[in-house]
Amino acid sequence: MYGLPGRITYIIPLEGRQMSVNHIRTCESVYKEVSIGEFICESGERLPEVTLAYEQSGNQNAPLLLICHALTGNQYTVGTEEEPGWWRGLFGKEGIVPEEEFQTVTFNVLGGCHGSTGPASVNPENGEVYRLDFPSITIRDIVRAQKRALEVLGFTHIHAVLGGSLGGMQVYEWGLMYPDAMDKLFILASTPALSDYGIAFNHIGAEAIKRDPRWDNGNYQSNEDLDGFELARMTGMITYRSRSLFHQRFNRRQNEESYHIQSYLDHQGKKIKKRFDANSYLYLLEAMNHHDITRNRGSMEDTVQQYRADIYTMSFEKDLVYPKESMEEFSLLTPHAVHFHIDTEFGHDGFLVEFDKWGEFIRYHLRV
Ligand SMILES: CC(=O)SCCNC(=O)CCNC(=O)[C@H](O)C(C)(C)COP(=O)(O)OP(=O)(O)OC[C@H]1O[C@@H](n2cnc3c(N)ncnc32)[C@H](O)[C@@H]1OP(=O)(O)O
Ligand SMILES: N[C@@H](CCO)C(=O)O
Repeated sequence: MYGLPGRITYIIPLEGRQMSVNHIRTCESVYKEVSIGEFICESGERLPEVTLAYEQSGNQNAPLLLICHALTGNQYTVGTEEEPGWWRGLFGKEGIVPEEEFQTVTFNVLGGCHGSTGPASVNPENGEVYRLDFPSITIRDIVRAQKRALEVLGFTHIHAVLGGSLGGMQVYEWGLMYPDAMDKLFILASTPALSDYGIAFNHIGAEAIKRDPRWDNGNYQSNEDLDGFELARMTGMITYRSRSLFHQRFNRRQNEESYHIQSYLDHQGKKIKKRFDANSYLYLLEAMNHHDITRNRGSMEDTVQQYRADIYTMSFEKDLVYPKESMEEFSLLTPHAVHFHIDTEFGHDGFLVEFDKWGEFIRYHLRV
């Protein structure tokens, strides 16, 4: 378990649904829901009944990989040939990690909007949609809900927990909250605490939504009405990609109506409204803002000593919000941690694309 080569930074050369609550897909992967009953959040607020929607894929007799999704992600990690999941290519048929060697489970996060209990769910105690009556949630709440769900499903040990961005925040917490529950942690494009710079971008996104009169204090009739949600996504997209990628793709090209970068951002803004709930987005931004592994645990030096699993951190060149330096610093402080940096034009979204650049690293370290 502790056979890592030490504190090493690897650098390799340079060289891509519709929202529906309680929607279950049946296909090569299995899509189900698991009920974990009453849940008391870190805030002390109570949810009378929590359900998590999940995808289970791969060889169900093989070691478990728990996958944690990012902000606007979902449980569809592998998906189907017709509707590929966000990490298909890394996992699934013809994935870099052979599907017969592992099984993957991905939960839609607590507070999410793809089948798990969230602000768009109905409170069973009064029959009303929660909206802003949903309690504040933290990354630790999200992780504790997943742990209870795995127990209900009968899993006793996790081979590895993997995730990027908000998913990576969950991985950091999994290793501290349940240090003996897994052998390995893979943290991609995520820092031990969200930086002020990250909180700043989240603030602009949240304010864009809240200042839209049609948001109506969370009581909007439809995402489609929310111009502010479009602006939030546009702002987010700028941090997820890089200046050079935009230059390569758009290079000031234009048609009669707009520059291509403008129509691209407009497209991304319209698209988010079709696949994600705005209140859920706000709750998850707050959970990200509060992410800090040292919270109530002491210094960073003391906190990282509590990890027991082997840790693999992975940063992506040009990631504005989750830079290499912060991830590398964590890795240098932490026992049994290895850092891997990926050269990419994608910036932060590098963890969702170009699997050929970094998938082999994950496959190798899952196996050893
Ligand atoms: C880990 C997680 O959980 S996150 C979950 C994964 N996220 C998602 O699935 C949703 C978010 N999607 C993404 O982030 C991206 O699609 C990625 C990272 C998966 C892939 O990125 P890319 O391949 O670079 O595609 P990108 O999303 O930038 O652009 C493609 C879209 O922009 C459109 N587009 C491109 N140029 C223009 C333009 N000039 N004007 C208007 N639209 C444009 C394309 O038509 C395409 O539209 P479509 O998605 O509706 O088919
Ligand atoms: N593309 C990612 C970025 C956040 O990590 C998402 O939309 O969730």
